[in-house]
Amino acid sequence: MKDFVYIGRPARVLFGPGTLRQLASELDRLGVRKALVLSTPEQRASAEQVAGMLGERAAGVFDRAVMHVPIETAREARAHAVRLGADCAVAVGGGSTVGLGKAIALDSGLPIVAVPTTYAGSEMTTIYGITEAGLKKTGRDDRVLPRTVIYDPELTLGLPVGMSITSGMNAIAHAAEGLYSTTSNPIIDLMAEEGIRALGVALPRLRAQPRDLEVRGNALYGAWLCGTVLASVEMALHHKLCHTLGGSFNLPHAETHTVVLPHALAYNAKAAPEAMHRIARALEAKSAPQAVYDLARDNGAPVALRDIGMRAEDLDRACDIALQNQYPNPRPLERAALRQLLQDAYEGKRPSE
Ligand SMILES: NC(=O)C1=CN([C@@H]2O[C@H](COP(=O)(O)OP(=O)(O)OC[C@H]3O[C@@H](n4cnc5c(N)ncnc54)[C@H](O)[C@@H]3O)[C@@H](O)[C@H]2O)C=CC1
Ligand SMILES: O=C(O)/C=C\C(=O)CC(=O)O
Repeated sequence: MKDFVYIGRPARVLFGPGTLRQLASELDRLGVRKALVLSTPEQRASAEQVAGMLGERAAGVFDRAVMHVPIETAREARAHAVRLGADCAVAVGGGSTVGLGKAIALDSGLPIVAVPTTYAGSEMTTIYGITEAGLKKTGRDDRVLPRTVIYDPELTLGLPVGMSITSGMNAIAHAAEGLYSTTSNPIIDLMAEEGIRALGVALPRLRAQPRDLEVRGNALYGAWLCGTVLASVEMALHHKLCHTLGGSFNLPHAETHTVVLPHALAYNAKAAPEAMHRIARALEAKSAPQAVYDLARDNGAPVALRDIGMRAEDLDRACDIALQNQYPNPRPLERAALRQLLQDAYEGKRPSE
């Protein structure tokens, strides 16, 4: 076994249907009095329900979370929290809402309680992203890690099936890249394989029975594990490519992860055989790239970049941007191979092995 560093992060997790009802006592544990509840405009009703549960301990609802956290929104939310005398924030939603909470925590130190409603995994990480003047800056900072995470599958029952599948694929991407990370370790590898297995079983079931609480719980469990992998080890080619495609070409986050993952795995397959073996084993398949492609396609998710807003004439530029910074990846970044990866993802080809 190689030498390794393992870092355990101290979030408190409540898991199970109905756990949201313990929110007020969780605020007591944190020693806070008033919470600003955060959401997207689409999830305002859920945020109001949470504020209703808190009664006088709710300072108010801020419902302007949007993808990629514009700095103006973060400043507005911070100012709102100060005006209302909030001493903590409760983020009810997916990666965008948790991301807004993190932006508030980054310079105010306000404790965040996360109530995730997608499978993106941001609630488990110290990674934040803020967009200023059209540029998204990401970083890692312990201050943004939510203090408490409440995984209540009841809140995910309304996540549309299409979004559930792509969000689940986003989670699988964290675990898959974690398995070949240069900073991987045996403990996180266990979580990664189990996270992929749990989602590989849950996603087809969830498509058939989106309102089945047990299936939703299994998907959240997988997402939790995959988010922990993202938090714990460095990501590689797949995440960098998705960052480029999302940031520079405005492609949707979870769908982009869904389309690119089989091709990023195919690119790395020969250089990371043990990771491929574990991904394939978790999905009860022979080939990791083919198994993630099939999981997406068979569950109605997009498999081609051209179907999610990418233009053929932008592929060269995407390749150039992706090559600008070299970063650790099992297989070195080679222009011709990377350009082919993008072409295959654009066309939605099933990996050949
Ligand atoms: N910092 C980190 O560690 C991570 C950050 N992210 C960031 O998170 C963002 C993407 O987050 P996602 O969760 O994919 O999407 P999202 O948070 O943008 O949500 C997508 C849409 O689904 C709606 N929605 C969410 N949960 C719902 C539910 N249960 N029922 C009905 N509607 C629901 C939202 O209101 C929104 O309209 C990106 O900006 C990405 O960069 C993603 C993963 C990790
Ligand atoms: O790309 C991901 O799924 C993981 C991290 C982020 O999205 C960070 C961010 O850009 O907000």
